[in-house]
Formats: sequence, structure tokens, C-alpha cells
Amino acid sequence: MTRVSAPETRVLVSGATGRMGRRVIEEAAARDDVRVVAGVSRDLSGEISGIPVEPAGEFGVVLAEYDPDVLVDFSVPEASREFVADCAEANVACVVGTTGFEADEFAEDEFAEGGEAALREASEQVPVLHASNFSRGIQALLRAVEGAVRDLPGYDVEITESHHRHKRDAPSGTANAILDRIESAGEFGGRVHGREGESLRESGEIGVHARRAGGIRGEHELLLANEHEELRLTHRAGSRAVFADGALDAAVWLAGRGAGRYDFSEVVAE
Ligand SMILES: NC(=O)C1=CN([C@@H]2O[C@H](COP(=O)(O)OP(=O)(O)OC[C@H]3O[C@@H](n4cnc5c(N)ncnc54)[C@H](O)[C@@H]3O)[C@@H](O)[C@H]2O)C=CC1
Ligand SMILES: O=C(O)C1=N[C@H](C(=O)O)C[C@H](O)C1
Repeated sequence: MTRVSAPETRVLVSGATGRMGRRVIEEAAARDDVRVVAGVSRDLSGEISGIPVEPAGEFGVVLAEYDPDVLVDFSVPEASREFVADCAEANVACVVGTTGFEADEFAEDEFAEGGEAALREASEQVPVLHASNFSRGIQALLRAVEGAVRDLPGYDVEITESHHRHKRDAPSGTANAILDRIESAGEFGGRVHGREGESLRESGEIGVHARRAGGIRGEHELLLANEHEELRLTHRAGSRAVFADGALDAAVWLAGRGAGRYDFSEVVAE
């Protein structure tokens, strides 16, 4: 019997010269379900690991020339918005990993009123999946966070995230997603970003702390504590491969779906 294998998903990578873009290209080379047809970058025209890299300023031309099924975007919000809008016109699905959009773009329903307009608008024409973190461990953490907050009402809640010195947005997109999950699971008074000077902790506040140092790939810790006990839920990414592979899994999963918004939890559930 002749086995017909599923066709490869054709992927275009934006932010191709960045830490994540390069990693996506490397990880894709080791898989047989995806093929990166090209990258786009504002920094370089040429190639990375044999994959052509085209100027980001000619994104529309690149879409027409390479005819990808899915865009995988790890860039910056101001570029990402443009890429996604062009993809909607060209009927190309979008997997967006970029973080640092406006604060309320990370609400549980990030496409709701006040959310990221470019993603919401594009999702009316093509499938769009945005995730602040493509690791499966973080999906498990988000579920654990919800359970812990429900089970421990009245406990003080603090989040600490640590990333490499080059990270531009703070708190991380993942920390914002954890915050949304905490607030949907319990009654809280507000977020307090860092502390200095004299101010007593108020009950119900959520402390948020961002550290930037060296090459840390990404660590997130949720601390719940009362006078008698502490619960710490920690996720540590050991390599960017975990994010790149998750984004490629999302691209394969998203290709061929109808217009709309999708969540990485749906990819993980299958
Ligand atoms: N969702 C997830 O699992 C993950 C998300 N990220 C997010 O991905 C994004 C990129 O992270 P890194 O690769 O570390 O950043 P990076 O700084 O190494 O790369 C950014 C890329 O975007 C490009 N770029 C910057 N400004 C541009 C513009 N105006 N027009 C076109 N291209 C532009 C740069 O040339 C570069 O290729 C960040 O928002 C980061 O938080 C990072 C890791 C995992
Ligand atoms: O910039 C990074 O590196 C990362 N960014 C994402 C975020 O902002 O949460 C995901 C991961 O933590 C790495």
C-alpha cells in the first residue's frame, strides 16, 4: 500500500534575523511537516541556513512570491501589526509570538473590545493564533495557576519573571497572561509593579517583578503565601527550541482552518 504523507506546511518567518526567528528556521529544518519558504527582516537580505531572507519593507511582494500557508511572527508589535494586516489580505494564516502589545491586548479574551485591533481585524478574514508563550509547560502552568488561586483564597500573590538582558518589554507577555488567569480565578485589588520606599503590602494586591540579566531564556514563578505556608509554581525554559517547536506545531495545526481566533491551548489539547 502506498502511504500518502500529509503535505508540508509552508511557513514564512518574520523577525527571521532575531533570536527566535533564527531558532524557528533551525527547528523547522529538523522536521518533515513544515518547510520555511523564506524569512523577512529589516536588517538583512540574503539567507539564513540556506533559507532566503527578504526585506520586511516589501512584505506584500514576499507574500505573493513565496505563497506561504502560514506566517510565524516573532518581531515587534509595530511590525507585527503590519505583517498580520498584509496576511489577511493575502489569505495567509498567522501564528504570532510577538509580545509587548498594549496591556489589555493580553486579557483572557485578547481580541475583545479594547484588544489588539490588528489581530482582531485579521481574524475576520484568516485564522490567527497569538500566544505569549509557545511552551507546553506554560500551558500546564496556566491551568495550575487557576486551580491554586481558587483553592487558596486570601493568600498573597506575587509573580517574578526573569529574562535575558536584551528583552525589551516588561513584564513579559507570559507574566501578563498569568496575571489575567489569576484575576479571572479570584478577587484581587490591583497590580503593583516592583516596590520601593515605604508602603505596606495591601491585601488583594498582586506584586509583579521583572528581572533582566545575562542570557536567561525565560523563568516565571508564581508565589502564593499566607502566614503559615508558601506555594511556588515555577516554569523555566531551558532553550528557545521549546518556543520555536511550539510555534511550528501551531502553524501546522492552523493551516487550512477557517477565519477566526485560536488559542495555543487548542493545539496542545490535540
Ligand atoms: N511567544 C513565545 O513563545 C515567545 C515570544 N517571544 C517574543 O518574540 C519577540 C521577538 O523576540 P526575540 O527574537 O528575542 O527578539 P530579537 O530582537 O532578537 O528579534 C526581533 C526581530 O524583529 C525584527 N524587527 C525589529 N523591529 C522591526 C521592524 N520595525 N520591522 C521589521 N522587523 C523588525 C528584527 O530585525 C529581528 O529580526 C519578542 O516580542 C519576544 O517577547 C520570544 C520568545 C518566545
Ligand atoms: O523575550 C523572550 O525571550 C520571551 N518572551 C516571551 C514573553 O514575553 O513572555 C516568552 C518567553 O518567556 C521568552
